[in-house]
Amino acid sequence: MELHIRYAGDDDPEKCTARKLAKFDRARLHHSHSDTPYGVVLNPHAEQALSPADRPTASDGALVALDCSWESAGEAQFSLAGKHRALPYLVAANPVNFGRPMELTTVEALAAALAIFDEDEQADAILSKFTWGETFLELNAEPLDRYANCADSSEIVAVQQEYLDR
Ligand SMILES: C[S@@+](CC[C@H](N)C(=O)[O-])C[C@H]1O[C@@H](n2cnc3c(N)ncnc32)[C@H](O)[C@@H]1O
Repeated sequence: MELHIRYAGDDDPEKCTARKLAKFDRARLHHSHSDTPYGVVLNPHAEQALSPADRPTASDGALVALDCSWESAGEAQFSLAGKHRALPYLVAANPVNFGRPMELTTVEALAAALAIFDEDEQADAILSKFTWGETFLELNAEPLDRYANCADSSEIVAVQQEYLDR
């Protein structure tokens, strides 16, 4: 699946997961909203949760993330063309936000979406570039497997509620 990242460039370049993905040719960076292709946009402010039903097809685009600092990741920043979706409950494995729910790095967010779309090989491949990448899949193995077996967003929200209630 094609991975595209709108790259704002306002975060620490040393820790930026988007730059590393681009360096290894795993994703394409775009320096403006207008250059970023239409797609399924991973947006934590979106009203609808991502589900397997959102899987992009060859004709309706790519998987898109916005790489910016969390300080600047307000709703207005996400004015990208596409279907906006929030990821359901998952926890971060990166050293900055380890164990915290929902605030994932760009590579974690893309890998989670790929796993929900049953693209496990590609999810493994992009995370393999990070020392903590495998830990992300281990920490979230059960929810990712359950989300991948949901039919639509309402089923995802029901499964997510079980984790939120714990
Ligand atoms: C705010 S940036 C931070 C990136 C960080 N600087 C890095 O190096 O990876 C993370 C991006 O991943 C996606 N993302 C993270 N958590 C998400 C969530 N819970 N739902 C949807 N998208 C999410 C969004 O595209 C978000 O803008």
